[in-house]
Amino acid sequence: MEKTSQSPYPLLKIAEIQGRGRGLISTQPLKPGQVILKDSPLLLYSASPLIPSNNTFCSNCFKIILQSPIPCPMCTFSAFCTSSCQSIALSSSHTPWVCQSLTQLRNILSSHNLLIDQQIQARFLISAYDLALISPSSFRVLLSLQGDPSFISENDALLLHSLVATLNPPTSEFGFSKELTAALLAKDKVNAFGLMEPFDSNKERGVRAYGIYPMASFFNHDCLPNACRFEYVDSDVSDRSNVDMIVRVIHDVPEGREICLSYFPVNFKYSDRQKRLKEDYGFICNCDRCVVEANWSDHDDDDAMDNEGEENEDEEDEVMEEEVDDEVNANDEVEEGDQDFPHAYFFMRYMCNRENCGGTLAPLPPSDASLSTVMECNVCSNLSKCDELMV
Ligand SMILES: C[S@@+](CC[C@H](N)C(=O)[O-])C[C@H]1O[C@@H](n2cnc3c(N)ncnc32)[C@H](O)[C@@H]1O
Repeated sequence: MEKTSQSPYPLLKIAEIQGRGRGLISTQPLKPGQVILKDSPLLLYSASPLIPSNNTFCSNCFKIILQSPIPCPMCTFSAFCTSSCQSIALSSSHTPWVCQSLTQLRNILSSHNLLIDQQIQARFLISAYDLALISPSSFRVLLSLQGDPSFISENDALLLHSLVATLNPPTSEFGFSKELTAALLAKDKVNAFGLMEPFDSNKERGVRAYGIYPMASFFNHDCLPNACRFEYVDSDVSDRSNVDMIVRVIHDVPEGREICLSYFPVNFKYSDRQKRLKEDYGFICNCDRCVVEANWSDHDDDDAMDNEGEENEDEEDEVMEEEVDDEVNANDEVEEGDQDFPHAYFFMRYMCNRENCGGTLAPLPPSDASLSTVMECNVCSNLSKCDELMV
């Protein structure tokens, strides 16, 4: 590790890490459950297709609307949970240009066949070009994030650029060009986090919105992460902090260690993890777990992972979202120290054992000097005593 630069977050430092670009390392020893990051999004956009429109969620904070919705004064497609959210949105995320553009795109859709993923990418581009005008400093941060435009299909970039061109994007100091559009799509591809719907064991967990977070974008991936993220999108707060990302360490972390998240549930099997990381993030993972599992035959893989369901063939290209796949199960019979499965301890201790969950457990934050023995699942929010897990 070398070339460290200043970080505004005291527990984390951005560092250049060989073969992985920039990453985040701990500036001091960290305790299990300790909150290391609370990050607010640079931009947020809906994960719903343009048609049918979904206004069950506030178009500003993405909280579910429980009371009478406050309508957008300009369109019938967007609504807000409070008049305060409405007024914030009208000068930020739902400006007249954004509102008109989304309406115009819906009209265009009757003659253009846009895939759902492309509709969501169009939403992202509208939010990003809006950000360029309303907050040039945030837009600069967005541009500084990693993302290689050659990683984006040229046809997709051209199609989306020509669509946005028909919307008369606002003139900002950053201009409007197909190169900029491709660069933005590339940033979105590797940095956007899915804000997930609450867990329901009977259905697949959908993505409600995507967010790009300035500091969380520096977390590299590890298939056995030492931290995990929590989100509380429907929490009862009035300041939009419900969309903040909270990252806690799972166990003790010494000073100077890289902090990594898993970009998907840790129960994915080796081949699926490698495929996802190559296709969506452009790298081959050489973490300790992958080095061990690379030597397993497919048969070993299936045995240890006890797949209950078929592999999901039509996986969507959604970024860093918590998908549930039938892979390693916390109840699988794996023994600590097992030669074939040396990571068994992680799964026994840090994987949620609730059916269809696949979440990661981290202790509640320590209070004063004492550590918590209550583990919280980052998917189903279940709380469990960690002594019980160890039995
Ligand atoms: C969200 S960014 C993480 C921060 C990034 N390294 C940077 O320099 O800004 C995701 C990208 O980081 C790189 N990356 C993340 N985890 C990695 C790993 N375990 N090994 C190699 N590259 C990794 C990949 O290029 C990936 O597309």
